[in-house]
Amino acid sequence: MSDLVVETRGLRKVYRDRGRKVVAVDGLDLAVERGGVHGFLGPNGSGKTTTIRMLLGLARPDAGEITVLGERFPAGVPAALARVGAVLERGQFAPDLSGRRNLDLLARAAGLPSNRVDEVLEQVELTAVAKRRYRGYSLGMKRRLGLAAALLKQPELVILDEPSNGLDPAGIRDMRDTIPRLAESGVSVVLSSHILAEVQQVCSSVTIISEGALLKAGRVADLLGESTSRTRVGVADVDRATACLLGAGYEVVVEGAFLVVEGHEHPEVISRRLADVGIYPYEVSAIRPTLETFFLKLTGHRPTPMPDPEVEA
Ligand SMILES: Nc1ncnc2c1ncn2[C@@H]1O[C@H](COP(=O)(O)OP(=O)(O)OP(=O)(O)O)[C@@H](O)[C@H]1O
Repeated sequence: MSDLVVETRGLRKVYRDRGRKVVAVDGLDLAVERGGVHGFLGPNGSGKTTTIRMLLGLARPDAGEITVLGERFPAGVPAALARVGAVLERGQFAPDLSGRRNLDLLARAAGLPSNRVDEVLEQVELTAVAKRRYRGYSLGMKRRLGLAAALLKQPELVILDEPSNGLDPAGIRDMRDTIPRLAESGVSVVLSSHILAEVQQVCSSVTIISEGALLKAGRVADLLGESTSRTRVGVADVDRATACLLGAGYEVVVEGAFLVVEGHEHPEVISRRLADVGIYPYEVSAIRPTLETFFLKLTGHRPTPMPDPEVEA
């Protein structure tokens, strides 16, 4: 029997914005298995936050079914949420109290022992700064304190909406280290993101959505295995090398000063083919498929267009 922590069928949410209908989620089917870190991925405006809000009982679907930790919504919302941790909005912490004192207050209100506070501080690696005032924390520390608060009640599932959004590189790295450790401790994690490289580093499985509907779901390794690999070849005589490889039946494209050989082929085999006709490449390397190239192939566009720094300046 499959053990799903999140399951939705035909989930739909329509907003009405000044008389205009905005279909934010459009018949979305989700299936997230217990354990590991699951990435919920999609371009800006594709419906990730709206879906997460529905999974947390904060927004009501217009149609479709939601089951979280085996509890069918809407009747099961309270029972499910008792076992789910979500990072609450900013403003839940008192700025003049320390991180530790803030968590103490939350733990006491929830009837939890104070050693639980030590445990969660350890889990998010805030023990060393626990006595410092909240107001002096970096954004990354504040975010991790929010995560610690969500972990207090020992949830089975943690749902995070864009956990790295707005963080500086050090903050992103800390978050990237913290999240897989949570999963190792047995908590299932679902996080939304539009940063593909980040998702590839921390997630074991992903759901990719676009315009509120499912595009693809599966284990990251399986999805990347599906995309063809390519080999980059650096040679002095591009024309002669191209002719040689085309003659050998390869599909070859010239990208700048390099040749790219499409499809699965061992770099050694390509080197040997070229060496046989007296061409000695200075580089032959496999181009590893990334979630980014996979996403590009699937959707035809990048998840978030990168601003052109020269235009921005
Ligand atoms: N309260 C609202 N009223 C009207 N439209 C909304 C509202 N909230 C979201 N939308 C619209 O619904 C669509 C999905 O938005 P949502 O925030 O769920 O996407 P997202 O994938 O989380 O995007 P992002 O990565 O930018 O946060 C967008 O077109 C958005 O403009």
